[in-house]
Amino acid sequence: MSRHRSAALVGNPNSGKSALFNALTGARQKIANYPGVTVERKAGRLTLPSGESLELLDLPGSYSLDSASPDEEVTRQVIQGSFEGEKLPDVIVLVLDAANLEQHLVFAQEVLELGRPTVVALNMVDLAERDGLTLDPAALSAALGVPVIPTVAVRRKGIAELGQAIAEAERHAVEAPQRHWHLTQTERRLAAKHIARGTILSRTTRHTVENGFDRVLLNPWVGPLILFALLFVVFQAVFAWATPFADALEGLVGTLSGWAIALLPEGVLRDFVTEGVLAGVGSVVVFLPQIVILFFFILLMEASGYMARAAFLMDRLMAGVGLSGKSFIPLLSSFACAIPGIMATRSISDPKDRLTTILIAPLMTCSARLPVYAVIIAAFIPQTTVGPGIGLQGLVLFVLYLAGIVGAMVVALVLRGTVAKGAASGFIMEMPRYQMPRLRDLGIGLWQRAWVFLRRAGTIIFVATIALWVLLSFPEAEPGESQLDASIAGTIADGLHPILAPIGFNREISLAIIPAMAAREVAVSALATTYAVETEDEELAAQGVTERIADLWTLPTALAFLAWFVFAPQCLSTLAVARRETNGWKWPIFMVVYLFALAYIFAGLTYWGAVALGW
Ligand SMILES: Nc1nc2c(ncn2[C@@H]2O[C@H](COP(=O)(O)OP(=O)(O)OP(=O)(O)O)[C@@H](O)[C@H]2O)c(=O)[nH]1
Ligand SMILES: [Mg+2]
Repeated sequence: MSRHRSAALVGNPNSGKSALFNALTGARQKIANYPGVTVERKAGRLTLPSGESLELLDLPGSYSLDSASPDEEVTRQVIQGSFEGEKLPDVIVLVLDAANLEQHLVFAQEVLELGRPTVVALNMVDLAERDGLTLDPAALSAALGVPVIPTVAVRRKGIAELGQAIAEAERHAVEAPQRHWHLTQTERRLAAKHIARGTILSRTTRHTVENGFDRVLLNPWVGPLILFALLFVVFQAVFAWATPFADALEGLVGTLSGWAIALLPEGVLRDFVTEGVLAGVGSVVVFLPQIVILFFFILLMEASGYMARAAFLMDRLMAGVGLSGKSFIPLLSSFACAIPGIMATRSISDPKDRLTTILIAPLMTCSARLPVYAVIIAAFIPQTTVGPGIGLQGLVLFVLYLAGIVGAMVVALVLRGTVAKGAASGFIMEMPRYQMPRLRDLGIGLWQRAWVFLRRAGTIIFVATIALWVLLSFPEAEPGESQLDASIAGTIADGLHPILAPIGFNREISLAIIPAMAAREVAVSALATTYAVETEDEELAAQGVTERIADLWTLPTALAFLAWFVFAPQCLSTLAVARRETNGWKWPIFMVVYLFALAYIFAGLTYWGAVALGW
């Protein structure tokens, strides 16, 4: 081992270290774990032009030597020579993204301050060129005081030159000793700007135009307004565009139900198909268009490069409640589902930042809540407009999403002052280029989302609904007795109802929120199945769940139900993931308790407020 000299690839995340590593070492790699941490140690063998072979390490990407995420910590210790069992690399290969030079130069200076023999790989020059940037590697080399080799890792361009430079790095370091800076982070940023300016020889109009866009979209005043307006339009569209498709799907479920009644003999099988499968699961599937439209916009914002700008704008707001912008992406993913959101918190270095983010992730309105909100909105909120082009239904949906966000921010503020005390940490982020979203990618993304939703409907929602149908259908009622009263489920609901009656919940809601722990959408299918089982009248049974709710619930009850779903931790899988990510039951239990408490309090306040207003 000690016969070999060694070199390490260091740089910001996504600078192309691993791509260079692959290009330099080919298949000769060994992947293991660093002891005590779950960080991979990737080492490979690089053969130099002289025939000597050298061990090359691919270190985790890092923004700074100060930060403390486990993988950044490994990088810091290895290049400072303090990692036990890893010898100090003889040469550092500093990888910079030529298309994001200024950002990458901040960390680069910190690495150069170590004074180790260093070679810079100016990677992704192809992307810089595409962006309209012409770079001058010699000027960069002069500014940094180390050799700079332009590379395109994915096309193996500059790989041989880089190998040569690594071979000569130590000699070079002796012949032309590096300067020693010791700068503060602010000074490094300033210097990065100057060095980048000196390196970029020219830029094209495209680059200038994009900068102009950023100046508007990232403006601290105009930017948030545009973001807010955009989201507003999204929620309007979720209702306005989905209606014809949702109606068609509802019609289809109705037709199938009619066939089932015509074809199947009266009895348990027919009830199972009509009440359980079609009324229950069908009532959730009709929300597919809304889900697809919501994700259409989310994917569009991602693919166009706007989402990263939104994260940048949110950074200030997040700092205000003691979180960093790093929490934004996990929280954003939680709008699809809290599970990937909570898993994405692994990228947050500060453990208390991370814990806070995990605890508030369930407050972001996940897509499973959309059917619940939509069914109540459709039942109680008239399809009127409250201004030019502003539908009331979309507005209410927007407010519900906003309520979740505001709730999350307030909770974060409280947590950061109590159980997860600490100061907000800074955040550096790269802005991707603006891009025309590709239709194909958009189509694939939408298909995946739709498939996830339909698969849920076919599995977990189906099972939970059928289980409830069984509990509702047995034992069978005596003549004159209502099926709900006679059933096992009815007995359970009667037990729970007294606790929930004060906040305006009726017996059907008490019944529906239990199986909805499996998946929130089940609240809708459970209500649909309950109403279908309950009624003997075939005509009433043929009505959708929306009409039944509109007929049978009062407005205060409906609003309380919405408020409940803004907060309630109605999802067992989220709790399981939170347990895994926090290594124990303590925090998931804390999460359940505080969310249920908030749900109960806010549903109650909503109910009593609405009753007091005479709604
Ligand atoms: N066009 C182009 N793409 C590149 C180049 N080098 C790397 N990439 C791509 O950039 C992305 C990120 O590269 P990686 O090698 O994974 O980056 P990394 O520095 O190892 O990232 P972390 O391990 O997350 O720190 C991948 O999709 C690569 O294929 C390049 O020179 N040109
Ligand atoms: Mg990598």
